[in-house]
Amino acid sequence: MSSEVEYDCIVIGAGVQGSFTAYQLAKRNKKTLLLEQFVLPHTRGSSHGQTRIIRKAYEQDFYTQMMDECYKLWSQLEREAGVTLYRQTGLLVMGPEHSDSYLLYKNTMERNNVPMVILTPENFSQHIPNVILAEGDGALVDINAGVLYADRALKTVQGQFQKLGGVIRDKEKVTDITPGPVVTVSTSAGVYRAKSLVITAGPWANKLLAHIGLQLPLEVQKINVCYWEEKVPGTYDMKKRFPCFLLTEGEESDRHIYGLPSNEYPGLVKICYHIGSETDPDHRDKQTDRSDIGILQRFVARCFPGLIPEPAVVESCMYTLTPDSHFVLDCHPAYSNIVFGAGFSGHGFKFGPIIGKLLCELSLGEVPSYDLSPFRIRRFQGNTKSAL
Ligand SMILES: Cc1cc2nc3c(=O)[nH]c(=O)nc-3n(C[C@H](O)[C@H](O)[C@H](O)COP(=O)(O)OP(=O)(O)OC[C@H]3O[C@@H](n4cnc5c(N)ncnc54)[C@H](O)[C@@H]3O)c2cc1C
Ligand SMILES: O=C(O)[C@@H]1CCCC=N1
Repeated sequence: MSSEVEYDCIVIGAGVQGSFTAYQLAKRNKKTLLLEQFVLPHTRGSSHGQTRIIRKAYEQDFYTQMMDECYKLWSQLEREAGVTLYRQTGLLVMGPEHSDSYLLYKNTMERNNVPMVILTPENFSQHIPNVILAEGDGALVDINAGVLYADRALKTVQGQFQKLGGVIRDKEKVTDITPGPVVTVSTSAGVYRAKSLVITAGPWANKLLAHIGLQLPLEVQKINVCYWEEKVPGTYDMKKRFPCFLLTEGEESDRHIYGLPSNEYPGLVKICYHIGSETDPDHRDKQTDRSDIGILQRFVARCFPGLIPEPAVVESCMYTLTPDSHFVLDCHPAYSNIVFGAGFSGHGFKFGPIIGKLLCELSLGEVPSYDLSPFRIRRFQGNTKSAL
């Protein structure tokens, strides 16, 4: 089917970033088309699943500062749609007390007045029962952190976009892009034109960018999403405000671990390893590496005595990593009306509302609300391949 309608903007990819971008454009009265290769909702990308962590605890000021407005945008969406998307649980940050990473978290939070509580080894178990703090580790709690209901959030933002007149076409894979003052996008089912284009294709970013002569230094990894059974149901429950947690970065392999309280599967706590195995997003299930699970089992046995150290459920999700783990938010170097958001490096969900706002601003040729220098492609220097 070929369409004669010319859109103000076409957004490719209805994950969290594309859906929020489309919603922001529609809020600005822009005639917007959101294209998605799979039937919605789907579980083949990076935005599916019931829960994600939201937090201000970061090593870098720029993320902590963006989260100020982001919390407000999440609650604005909750009010607009009349749904609950966020639940406060707090986030427990644990790491060697004198390590660079732990101190970066602590200092960034202090500098930015993020409400927090510092726990001592003496009072730790009083506040966080059933968790063993490792010898030499410091612990702090980002009080306002919590859980986002991810699947519900995606459905909500897509629904609000449609209420504003936005068009979603799922089961339409983009097969070609022709740049120009009016961009032409071909899909498995039609041809569409728009004044600007936003590419938010998650793990498929480089496959899409190849059509416009650009390749970014991105690595796609499959993550084993592991759930662990409570020995006594309710021990680590969200309803009891058991917090999300993360271990700060470090050299040791057993540090890249984070978790969320039991909620979506009653009696099961989600604890994952933040490093996966390289994969092709079209063949995700061929990647069967489970070496991370051994690391998680040892961690669970050591630090979570109330869990059975054997995963009860293992699901799959994908990360798209940049070399520095910072996002990519930029315009095409040769076509300023083509904008992309990519490389969310396993921590982009919470930023969805602000990413949507920034990509919307870039696609309208406006000065972005935040300094985008940490996210521009020029930081990769020789790493960006351009066929232009
Ligand atoms: C296990 C796991 C845990 C995570 N935990 C957290 C967390 O606690 N907190 C947090 O903030 N973040 C977290 N993240 C990261 C966060 O979920 C991602 O950063 C975010 O979902 C990325 O969204 P996206 O829109 O870029 O990608 P996606 O969700 O993958 O969306 C891209 C979309 O583009 C579509 N697409 C691709 N190619 C085409 C094409 N040719 N035509 C049409 N459509 C196309 C895809 O089908 C897909 O729907 C986690 C991620 C994982 C995997
Ligand atoms: O983004 C997040 O908060 C989580 C936890 C740390 C690792 C990745 N995702």
